[in-house]
Amino acid sequence: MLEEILAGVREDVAARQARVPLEALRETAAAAVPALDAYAALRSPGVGVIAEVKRSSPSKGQLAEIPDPAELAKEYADGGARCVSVLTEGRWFGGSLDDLAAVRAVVNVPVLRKDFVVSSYQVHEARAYGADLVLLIVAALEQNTLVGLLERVESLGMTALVEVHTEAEADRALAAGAKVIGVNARNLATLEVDRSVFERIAPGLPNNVVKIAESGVRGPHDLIRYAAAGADAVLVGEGLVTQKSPRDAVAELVTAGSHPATPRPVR
Ligand SMILES: O=C(O)c1ccccc1NCC(=O)[C@H](O)[C@H](O)COP(=O)(O)O
Repeated sequence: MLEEILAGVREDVAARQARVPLEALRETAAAAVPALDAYAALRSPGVGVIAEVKRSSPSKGQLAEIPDPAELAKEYADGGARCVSVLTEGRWFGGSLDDLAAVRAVVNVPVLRKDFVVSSYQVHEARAYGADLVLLIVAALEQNTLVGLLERVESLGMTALVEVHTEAEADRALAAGAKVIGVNARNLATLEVDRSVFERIAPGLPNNVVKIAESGVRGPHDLIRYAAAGADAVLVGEGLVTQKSPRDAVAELVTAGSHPATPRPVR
């Protein structure tokens, strides 16, 4: 599945780059409002919620129409989301860079560009469209490319969220210098979700690394389970966009994340 997504992404990036050359994009990125400190936001007390704007997915098809991503992002922020994640991949997830810009314009919390980043062009795009955080998926990148992209993200003042699914990928993320690591419960090859993957990998990560539990959060019980394994934050898509009130759904998770009985991350 991942290979199929990446093939489409490469085609789409090449088409965008043919329309807007890197030099022009660099200038737009340099003129953007500076990125917010997502690392600091993600390390604030309690287990945070990264709320995702997710229209559809390869595993579930269409999840929600989301005609106005800015309106949804405002609901997320009102509900107490620590960050907003915007899926910008178009073919499988129905997202776009316009969604990212629309969300950036209305929220004051850090915004994540969630995509399949394979080239530094996409990192400049992320900054030009207002992202503070950029997802880098270890399984999609050779080590040299991962290191180069991580450096590029940081050189533009943003934070890299480096995604892993195995211990070996976690070792590669650490070797690359990742300060924020997301453990995705979803295997991007098979699409199977296994929450125990976070419980296996997260305890082996150093205390100064921010640990994000990605995928499979359907309610407070899942957040509490991830918290017990050391999560600083959870990244939630389907469990929010399919709710009648995404604001209330975020607020319920935020309440669970700040409850005194919920385990705290070790720092
Ligand atoms: O969601 C998918 O089906 C998917 C398939 C292939 C690659 C990535 C995919 N999802 C991206 C994500 O990691 C999730 O959107 C994110 O972690 C939120 O997951 P969930 O709360 O389970 O919607």
